[in-house]
Amino acid sequence: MTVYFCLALVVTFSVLLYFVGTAVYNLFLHPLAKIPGPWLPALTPWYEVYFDCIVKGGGQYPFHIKKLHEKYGPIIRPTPNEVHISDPSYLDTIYAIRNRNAAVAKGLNVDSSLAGAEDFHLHRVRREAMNPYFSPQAILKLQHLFTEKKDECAAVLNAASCSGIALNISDLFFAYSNDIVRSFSFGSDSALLKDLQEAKRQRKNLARLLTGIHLQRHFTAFFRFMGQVVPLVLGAPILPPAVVDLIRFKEQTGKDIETILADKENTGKIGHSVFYELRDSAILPPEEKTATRLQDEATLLVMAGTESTAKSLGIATFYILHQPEILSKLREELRVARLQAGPELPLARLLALPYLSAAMQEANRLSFGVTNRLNRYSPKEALAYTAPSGPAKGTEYVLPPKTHMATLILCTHTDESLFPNPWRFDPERWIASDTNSTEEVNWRKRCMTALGKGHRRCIGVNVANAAMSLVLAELTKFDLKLFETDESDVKFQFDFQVSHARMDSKGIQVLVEGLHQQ
Ligand code: HEM
Repeated sequence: MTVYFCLALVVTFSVLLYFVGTAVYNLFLHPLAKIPGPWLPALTPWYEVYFDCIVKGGGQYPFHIKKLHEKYGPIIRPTPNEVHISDPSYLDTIYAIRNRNAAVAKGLNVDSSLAGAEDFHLHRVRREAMNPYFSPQAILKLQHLFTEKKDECAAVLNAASCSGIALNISDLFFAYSNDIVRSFSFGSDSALLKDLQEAKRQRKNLARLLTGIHLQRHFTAFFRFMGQVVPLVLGAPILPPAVVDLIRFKEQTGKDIETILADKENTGKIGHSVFYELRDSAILPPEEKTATRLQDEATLLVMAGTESTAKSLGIATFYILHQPEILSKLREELRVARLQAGPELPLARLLALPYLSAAMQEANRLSFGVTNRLNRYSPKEALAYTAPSGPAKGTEYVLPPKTHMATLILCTHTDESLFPNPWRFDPERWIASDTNSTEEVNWRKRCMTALGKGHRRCIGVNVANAAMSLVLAELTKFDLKLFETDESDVKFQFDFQVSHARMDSKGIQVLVEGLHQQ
């Protein structure tokens, strides 16, 4: 008895000592101890967990961080080992060539993907192998693929025309983006555009899955353990439909990859399938071409390519219909271009239209890209930051090597000094004019981080631009009316890795009233 009591005492004392020691270290001895901010996030990572998983059902930390900056100035400490800097002039330093923490990839269970490469050397190898298939030239060569899918969208709109039944355009965009990215990746798609009910199911399941991303990220080991153990104990997994869907999706992706790896005779898919190319890549070493790694890469590609593109398209469509003056300007720009180049504008021509590009840019800005912190760190180099404003104005802070640092896209894209009236959808802010100097516009473009920045900038940017410009131009040919949809169906209210609008949103719905008569 006495032995057990003594043991319990020693354990209790050790645990207490550990907690007190960690607290004292984090608050007073840590190299970041002098960074401004409240003491609780400096003390414990549970502060972040609280805002990520509990407040309003989760996904609130970015909004809270923004508030902390209003009080404490441009640099704060959102977790014990991390700084957050809300200062556009420091973006280039953060996004320089550095390591990036791989928490994002862990949350999505794609550890060995491009986004999962923590070390910048490893990232460079993976990225160099993929870059050529995402270049503007490569995408222009695939114009037929995009046009085919855009025509399928037009067929859906025509079919819905004058039916009086609302079309859920969020489902349509999800199907469109998914079909494109799958064709582009594997040389064959899942024909979601032909089955919008299935697209709806997958879209909702993905959204549900993403609502659990913070739990996955904070308790990765637990969820992975449960994923392994529960099926062994019960013979079958008891998992929510969204997770079952992810497992199915990963299995399907795995099969697609295995088919490609086994298809030794066929190299003829070149130019049409990223994964045929990666399989035969001279850049990637053999350990980077295993089925498991390529499966992670494919999962990331399809998820990132589908969700983000569909979201930006939804935002663009909502505001274009909500603010008729924007629709009129778009139609006028397209009318003039069609007079010059014919009714079917080639992709290169569409991409060069200033107002359409500005509307797309603005939709990306309000999509906020990846809404969580995308931390960078230098393994060996210390950095310095001098606060240009706030209570600690003029103070220089030294950030030792390995300090994780980030700027939330929310903070940059709602910075009033960069984007006046930031929640307003205003394509004009991207176009130089009498009231908008070229310098201002260029500075905005440099600070636009919806697609990331620097060497880890979104690899799919040209895919997204092609997909968006073609379908938006097509939409203007129809008279569409928003149906039971308002701004709360598109506005960023929850951070689940990507922005989420209100929880009970059905998506964007429209009535198709027919073809627009010029
Ligand atoms: C409008 C649509 C899109 C948005 C807003 C978007 C946004 C982003 C952002 C913010 C990043 C993170 C960059 C970072 O780590 O700092 C990213 C990375 C990535 N995106 Fe996109 N994306 C879009 C479309 C696409 C498409 C269509 C694809 C694929 C075809 C794609 C594939 C990827 C991949 C693979 C990465 C990881 C890149 C790397 O770590 O080097 N994205 N994207």
